[in-house]
Amino acid sequence: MDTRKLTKPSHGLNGELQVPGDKSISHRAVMFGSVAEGETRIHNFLMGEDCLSTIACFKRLGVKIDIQGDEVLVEGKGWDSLTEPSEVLDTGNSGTTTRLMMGLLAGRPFHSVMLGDESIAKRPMKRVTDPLKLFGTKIDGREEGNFTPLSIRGGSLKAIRYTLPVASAQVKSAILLAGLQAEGVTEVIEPERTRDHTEKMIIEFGGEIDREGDTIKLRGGQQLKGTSVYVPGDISSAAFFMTAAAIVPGSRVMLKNTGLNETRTGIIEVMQRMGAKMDITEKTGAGERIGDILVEFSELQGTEIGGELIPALIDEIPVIALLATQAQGTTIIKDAEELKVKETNRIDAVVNELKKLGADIEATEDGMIIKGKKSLQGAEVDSWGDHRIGMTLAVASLITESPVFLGNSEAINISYPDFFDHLGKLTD
Ligand SMILES: O=C(O)C1=C[C@@H](OP(=O)(O)O)[C@@H](O)[C@H](O)C1
Ligand SMILES: C=C(OP(=O)(O)O)C(=O)O
Repeated sequence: MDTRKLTKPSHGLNGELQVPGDKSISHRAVMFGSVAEGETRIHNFLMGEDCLSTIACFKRLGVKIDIQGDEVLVEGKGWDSLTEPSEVLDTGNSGTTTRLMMGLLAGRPFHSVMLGDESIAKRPMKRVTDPLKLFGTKIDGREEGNFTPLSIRGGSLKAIRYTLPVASAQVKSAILLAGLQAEGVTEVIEPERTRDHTEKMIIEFGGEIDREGDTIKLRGGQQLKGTSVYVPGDISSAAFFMTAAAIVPGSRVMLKNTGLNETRTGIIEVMQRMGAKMDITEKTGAGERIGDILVEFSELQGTEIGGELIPALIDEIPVIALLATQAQGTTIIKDAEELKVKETNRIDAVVNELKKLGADIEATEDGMIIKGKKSLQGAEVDSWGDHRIGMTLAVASLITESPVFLGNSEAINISYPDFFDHLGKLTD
């Protein structure tokens, strides 16, 4: 357990930075590469602990995967690349690894057991086990399939038509990964749009998938082909430096080659609405949208965030709460009850820790209410073992008069092992 002393820099943040590869895309590239035919080379892969858990699980399933610098080489041999593991699959702290792998293993004709850390053990899995049972797979876990350890005996699947009861890309992706192996056409109805990296990657790997309105259709029995994947910078990681630049006087930061997939850019919309000085330059290329984001220190106004925007910024809400402490007026975040089932209860974690720094912030049933602008002061705070809470508090320390002591700061390695080095480059 590491406690870090964090002090305010003497001037604003300045310079250019390329944040590490997108976590959602890195996970998916390993998964699709593992079940495709032929070699997949992944460029700018995120070497964070969550994505390394995904690699370790697929190695345990018999796939040859090599890490070469910031590239990963996956030697897929089609769906049969995966073989019955003799050991438990350890999904660490990663919800994405656990839930997407459940969908993949649902169609494989063998038995496997999945177990993660203490945080994963508290996260709901019934949202995935329920639809997978409808496909005809045998899947179970603690409390009627709701919690790890999970046991799966995959089988011959029959396509399903399913309306997502929660706006979750992980649930949608698990269903699509099972659907690829099922007999017939699987349909997923998505009432609220969630990140679509799985759909995009199915196409990149030579598969077919259609979308009509809110319905996604996918034919089973498709064979995918290995390919080369370039992973854009993670906008969810960039969000910490976007916020830092907007709240630390004198800052001007350019975040190069960041993913701009429109199912992920809710933070840009919110920051622009709050009055942040920003400039986005999109680049052309294949696959995912990508570009440079320039952010400067700005006077900010409070805003209301809810409804269909929530899935497009769900992981950025902790740092948006910090941003709101530096905006004039009231910011209301609602419709975000999903925050309660992330690595921690992120409503409780953000409200408790930012209060210690002097923020005017209150929890509500489905979000929080923040009143600004408030000057923050140093205190002893804790990440709660949650990477996004840890980075939010580290960004807060850039504007506190006295030092912040951040407990459990190592949680940041889950998604951004170079976070403090990168912060140092912009503040030196
Ligand atoms: O599909 C993904 O890669 C993710 C989806 C989101 O979770 P939910 O699907 O639970 O909303 C997000 O919070 C998570 O960090 C990554
Ligand atoms: C919720 C997150 O990830 P996961 O669900 O994969 O643990 C996150 O990275 O904020």
